[in-house]
Amino acid sequence: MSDILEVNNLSMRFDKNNVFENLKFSLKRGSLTALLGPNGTGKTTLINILMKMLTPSSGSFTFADDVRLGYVPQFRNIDAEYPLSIEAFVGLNAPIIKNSRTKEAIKKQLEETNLYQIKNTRMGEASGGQKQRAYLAQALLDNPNMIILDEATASLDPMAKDELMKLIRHLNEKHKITVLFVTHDISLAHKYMQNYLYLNHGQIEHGEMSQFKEAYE
Ligand SMILES: Nc1ncnc2c1ncn2[C@@H]1O[C@H](COP(=O)(O)OP(=O)(O)OP(=O)(O)O)[C@@H](O)[C@H]1O
Repeated sequence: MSDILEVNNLSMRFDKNNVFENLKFSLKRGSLTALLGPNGTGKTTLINILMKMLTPSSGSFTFADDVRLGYVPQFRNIDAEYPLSIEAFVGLNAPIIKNSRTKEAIKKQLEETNLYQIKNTRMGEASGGQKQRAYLAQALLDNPNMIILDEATASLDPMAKDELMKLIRHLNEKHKITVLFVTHDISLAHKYMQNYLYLNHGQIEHGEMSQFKEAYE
């Protein structure tokens, strides 16, 4: 299939709370899509379903057979005393005994995310932007061809936001990684995303970011 993801009549209910109903959309390979919508409309719920952390009440979704999915959460408040270096944090999900191939892959992602020079800095003392890029590098280690980022820029200052978004655009342009980016930041989405999904009142709309209606903003 030419789409990397197809969602069909997806519905989610928690007890009597109907979060969304009959969502239908698809994402093209190599696309950059912002998932927008007011608080509590179900963006994280939708992502959790796509990541198979939640089971939908009904409906289905299909990823292309060759999809390799990476997930980048919003960085957490890592304790200032947290002992792991950025390099060790990026390699956390790799085998403990790292062969030369794994070490080389970690180095490549540290370079890709502009963290190589500071790889020995402890995560606890890294800036918000550096921590967020370390989460991204961790996800990139599995060589994904699609990444989902949930509020990855939410607590960053404007410069760190732009740096992360430029990096995401670079990953999309150079490695053709499909991007689904959950955000409340509409101006950032206008600047860096091509398409939008707008989740509101249990329904979803899909379109080009340049056409995103001002009425929503
Ligand atoms: N595990 C759960 N059990 C019951 N209700 C839940 C659960 N998770 C989410 N909800 C409810 O589902 C709705 C959607 O929540 P969700 O966190 O997906 O929204 P969101 O669009 O990501 O919000 P925000 O923009 O604030 O992050 C909310 O009404 C929330 O209270």
